[in-house]
Amino acid sequence: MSLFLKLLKYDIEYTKKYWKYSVPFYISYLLDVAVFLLMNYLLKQLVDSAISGELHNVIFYTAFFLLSVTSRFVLVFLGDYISDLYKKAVELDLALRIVERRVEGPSHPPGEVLSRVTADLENAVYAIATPLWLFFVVGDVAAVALFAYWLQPLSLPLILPFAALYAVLMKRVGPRLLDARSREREAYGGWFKRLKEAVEGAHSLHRLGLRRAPKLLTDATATYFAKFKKFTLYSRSIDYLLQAPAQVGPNFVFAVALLLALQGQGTVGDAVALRNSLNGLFLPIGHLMSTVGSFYVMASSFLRVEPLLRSAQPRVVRGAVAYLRDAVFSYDNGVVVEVVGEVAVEEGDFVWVRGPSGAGKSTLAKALCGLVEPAGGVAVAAVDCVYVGNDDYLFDATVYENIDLWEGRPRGDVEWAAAAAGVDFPLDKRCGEGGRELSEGQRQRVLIARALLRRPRLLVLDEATSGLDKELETKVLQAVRQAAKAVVVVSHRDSPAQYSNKIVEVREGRAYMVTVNKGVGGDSSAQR
Ligand SMILES: Nc1ncnc2c1ncn2[C@@H]1O[C@H](COP(=O)(O)OP(=O)(O)OP(=O)(O)O)[C@@H](O)[C@H]1O
Repeated sequence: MSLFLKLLKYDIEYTKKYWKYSVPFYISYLLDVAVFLLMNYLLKQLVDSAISGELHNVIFYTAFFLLSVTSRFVLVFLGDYISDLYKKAVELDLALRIVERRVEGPSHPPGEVLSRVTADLENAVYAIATPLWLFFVVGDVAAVALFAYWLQPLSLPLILPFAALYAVLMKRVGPRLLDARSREREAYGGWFKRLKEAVEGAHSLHRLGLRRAPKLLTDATATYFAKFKKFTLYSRSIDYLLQAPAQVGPNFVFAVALLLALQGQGTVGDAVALRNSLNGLFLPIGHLMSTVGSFYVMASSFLRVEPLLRSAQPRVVRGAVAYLRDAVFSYDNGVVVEVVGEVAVEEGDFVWVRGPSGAGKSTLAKALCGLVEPAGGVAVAAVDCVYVGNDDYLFDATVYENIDLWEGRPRGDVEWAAAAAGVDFPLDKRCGEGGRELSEGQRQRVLIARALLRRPRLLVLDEATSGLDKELETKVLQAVRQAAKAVVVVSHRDSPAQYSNKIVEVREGRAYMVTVNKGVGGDSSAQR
């Protein structure tokens, strides 16, 4: 789909959704065009009456001219105010849509999403609002052209070369500007990623006695600023180049029309009104293209935001139980782990995933919930699976809210989940941003309560009890075993051993399942 059609699709969608703002805006725009033409007609009459010394007419036209100027002022104010509301409503709606798409399937990293939201969203809204507006601009330009023709038929052939030059320049430089802007935004994205890392890592730097922004960030800042300087010089030059025909054209026609008036073709009033209205011919297009960004700059932002608006397509197969058969998992840096044979989790199972650090345990556990897709082999994720990891987020809200997540579940259920997860601190305690006002063990219990409340068929706990003491961990694991139909625990400790009927060994790039014979020497022993 061409860029214009894509923009038009969103424009129509939002024009309908926020019709309370869009319709009054378009009405005020049309009224403004009509009053603008009327104003120029009154100006012509005013100047001609003044030259002929008709005092009564001068007073009459002056009064109406001032009235039309005032009405335009009010109309423009209203139009701008309403369009600001419309654009902000669209911008906020787009932001919510982006968050919803990420909740559906977090396919884009948070840093990338945030950088696009902060840097591009406003521009993208301008781009989206452009197609329908262009139709009005074309109508506006046609009405002004007809009016100019009526005032002085020669004005049209005179202004045409300027309008053509303007259009050609626009067409030639526009796509280049789009490219330049894309490169500049890419550099901004790189810088923002470093900034985000520096902010997130600030506490670690502080702990190490490092009290300055890391070189990683200062270097990225210098690189980005250099690119920005180049881009701004380029886009500003183009901007001024484009302004030239819009500045020179109407004044050239004014001079010619004055000369013609002196020779008896038309009047001085015609010449003055012509200059004023021809400014109005370039103004709407100029306005659209000449803000620092220009249309192509806005469009490049739209192109960066648009992928974030698309729904993630879940390709993971889901089943009553979870299993991985000869599945291979990899990231950009290559294959991480390969499942040998089958790893299956059935109802009633308590599975312990163990192995050295970095072996691929989390990857495997996420795959059982359909959070990671295999590069090969078969992966069937469980329906109603909840994965709890140490990177799960707690909102700056109460413990209760962090468990319920504003779903309005029965209070009794929330209290049950909290008790089962060993939450022995007040439910109205605040967690702080990211849970920073809780200890690690408290954070983990809130996360487990949050999962239990959803009564998952399969509950995966990935090092989610590492901050609990042995006694509390045993209690929580026991509760979890009773609450979920199947449980997978990834742990370096051997606490899950007493409950496990299956163990998944992950080491040296391979994962395989072993069943457990209970009760041998009071402990469990594994058989391949
Ligand atoms: N999102 C990711 N992008 C790229 N590589 C990743 C990603 N997640 C994990 N890896 C890599 O995959 C490998 C396995 O990571 P994984 O977290 O699955 O291991 P793990 O056994 O759970 O480790 P640990 O016990 O230390 O938590 C590591 O080398 C890690 O660097």
